[in-house]
Amino acid sequence: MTATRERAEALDHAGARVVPLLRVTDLSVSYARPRKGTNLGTGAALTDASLQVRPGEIVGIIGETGSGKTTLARATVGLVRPRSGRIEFDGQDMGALKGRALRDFRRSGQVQLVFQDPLRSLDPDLTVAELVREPLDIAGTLSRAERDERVAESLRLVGLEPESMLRRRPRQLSGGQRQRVSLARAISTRPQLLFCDEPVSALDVSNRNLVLSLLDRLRRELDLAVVIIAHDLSSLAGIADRVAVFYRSRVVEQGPIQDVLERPAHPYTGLLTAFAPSVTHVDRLRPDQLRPPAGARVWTSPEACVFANRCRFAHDACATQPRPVALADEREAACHVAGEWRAQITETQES
Ligand SMILES: Nc1ncnc2c1ncn2[C@@H]1O[C@H](COP(=O)(O)OP(=O)(O)OP(=O)(O)O)[C@@H](O)[C@H]1O
Repeated sequence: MTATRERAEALDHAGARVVPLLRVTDLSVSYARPRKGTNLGTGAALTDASLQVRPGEIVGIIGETGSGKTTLARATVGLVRPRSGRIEFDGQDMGALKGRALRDFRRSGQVQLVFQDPLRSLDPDLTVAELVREPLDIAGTLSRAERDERVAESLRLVGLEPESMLRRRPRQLSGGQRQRVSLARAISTRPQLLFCDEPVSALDVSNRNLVLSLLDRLRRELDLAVVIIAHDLSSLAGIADRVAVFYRSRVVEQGPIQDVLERPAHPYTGLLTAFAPSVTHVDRLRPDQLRPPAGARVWTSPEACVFANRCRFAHDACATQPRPVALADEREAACHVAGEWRAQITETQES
């Protein structure tokens, strides 16, 4: 039985798909030479990260700069080799793909990346027609006429009129149009999974909302799973089904987005929601309730929890990095006080 068939047959009684399209387990990635200015001296870009993405689902990845978000996307498409851990895509162990098999997988365009800055990622010398057709030329599975048809169809799917777009070059497009061309290019191979790295950070507010609702429409129309990498929670709040929170190379919390926003289990997520009050209306937190007081203990051991120095609730147990633990269905957090710190805030308020 093919992996796709297995996936299709693994439906529960309610019709929900239970087998993930992407399953990342305990993934660690180190770059040979840390980048200049990096805050991670060891070069560890990702440490024991686990994450799943189901078909047709939108998963948000949030975290500050350098926390490993892009590295996860690059490892999934085979652009960087993990140090340890496992990546399975559509039932296939990606680590087992070597040489030609890996090249063929990448050429097939089943997983596509959309980069943050379309002006830099789109070749300025190519026309829109050439840009959108390029992944199809690389995949090499369609005839010339079918490719032309697919290019036009992909442009229409992202809300661009092919007739007026095909001959333009990136500099002749607005920022929003360039982002749509990047998306049309990425979906031209009809991928099963799309990684969008900061897809809206370079856009103004109205274009942001348009591109986000476009991603939502594409996932429904193409049954596409989408991973949206973002710096700010607000761009994920109305669109993602689930969210994974990264902090210094680790996944510190994940779960259904509404749940995570309303009841963050990790103090770092709490801090993120405190800085984005518009995304949660339940039990709103303030940054000062979460920050360590002046003179708080300084954690210097590399074994300590990565968040300890910014955490008001750090205590002796935090001398070791916690493993993620399941809190509820689909909900987990890597924090020694995951279930307790909120009560500490309430007690302080009441006393
Ligand atoms: N090619 C590379 N060579 C060396 N170090 C790298 C390389 N790419 C990323 N890093 C380092 O790996 C860590 C994780 O980087 P990554 O780009 O995955 O973070 P990110 O969360 O996507 O950041 P941003 O939000 O700024 O894009 C950082 O410390 C970064 O400096």
